[in-house]
Amino acid sequence: MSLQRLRTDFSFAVLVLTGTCLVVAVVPFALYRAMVGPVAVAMLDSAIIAVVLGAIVRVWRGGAVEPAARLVSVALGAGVLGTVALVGPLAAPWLYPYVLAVFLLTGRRWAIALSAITLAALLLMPGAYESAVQAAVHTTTGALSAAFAYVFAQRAGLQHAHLHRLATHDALTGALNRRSLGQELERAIDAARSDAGTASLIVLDLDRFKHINDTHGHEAGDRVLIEFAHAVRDVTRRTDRFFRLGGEEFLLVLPGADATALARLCEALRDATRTRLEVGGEPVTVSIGAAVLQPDETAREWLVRADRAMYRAKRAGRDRAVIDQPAPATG
Ligand SMILES: Nc1nc2c(ncn2[C@@H]2O[C@H](COP(=O)(O)OP(=O)(O)OP(=O)(O)O)[C@@H](O)[C@H]2O)c(=O)[nH]1
Repeated sequence: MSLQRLRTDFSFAVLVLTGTCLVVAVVPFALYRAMVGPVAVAMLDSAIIAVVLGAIVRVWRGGAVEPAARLVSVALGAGVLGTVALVGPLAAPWLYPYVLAVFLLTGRRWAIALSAITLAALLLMPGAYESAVQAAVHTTTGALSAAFAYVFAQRAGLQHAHLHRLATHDALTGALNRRSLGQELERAIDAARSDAGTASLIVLDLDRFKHINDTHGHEAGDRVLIEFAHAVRDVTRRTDRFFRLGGEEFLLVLPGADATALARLCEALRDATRTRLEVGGEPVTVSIGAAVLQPDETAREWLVRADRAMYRAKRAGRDRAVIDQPAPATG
């Protein structure tokens, strides 16, 4: 489970790998100081190792990564300052891996703040540097390391967000792809059940889309898909989740929407499609199937009911919405 998380959860992997490197690097120094002294440095090193290992174990067991990473960053900063206070300028170069580690571990604001505090504290600490020139060199190179780490963290953050979007969204319409559908359905079901609320699902399938492609070309078909996605976004709420299931089939997960809201939204979607979308002078239409979540229903059963309702709308002549009415409970 956690090995799988190591592959898929970026910040979890960064905490575990960075923390492991730091522990491997600090252990020999802790042993050396335990044998040669000062013992206070050995104790400080041991405390740092304990905090890092404790944080890794905590997140490995399912804890949140962010607070653990912040705790590690603060502990490492205290470790750098404490070691310099006890050992003197010899320990000042720990500043550099520290600056890199905080940019890897925490958000950019935290990393800037922690780096600045550590640099300033070292500058003000009596005996941290042997001369003003040494202080100037370490402060400048430390600040430069932080600046480069910032640039790297910013680029990596943008690329990560870009890759995440590519993996979770449909490139043509910007709707979510199937990847997170199961998770969103479970989330909507959990929210509905824990707040004694409700949730609804809508399956939307554009009508005679093959005909649009065959008659007006694939590009016209693509344009219709893009405009349809715009129209759907305009009539839905920000909290509604919009998916492209494939081809010309879409799905909406509507947390909190009851039967009345669902009926109103189905009509708004049908109307927006018919009035806003056209190709070759002809209106584009959509067939809609919908279902309000029932007590004890699974995500799969809910989805199947909405899907079947959409096929009923197709069979009834298209350009209409069918809301599934579950059979009344017997007994
Ligand atoms: N332009 C375009 N067409 C696509 C895309 N994905 C799937 N299609 C086309 O969508 C069409 C779907 O056709 P069908 O499943 O027969 O459905 P339909 O013609 O809409 O018929 P009904 O659903 O019964 O009204 C096929 O021609 C696919 O090639 C896409 O990304 N862009």
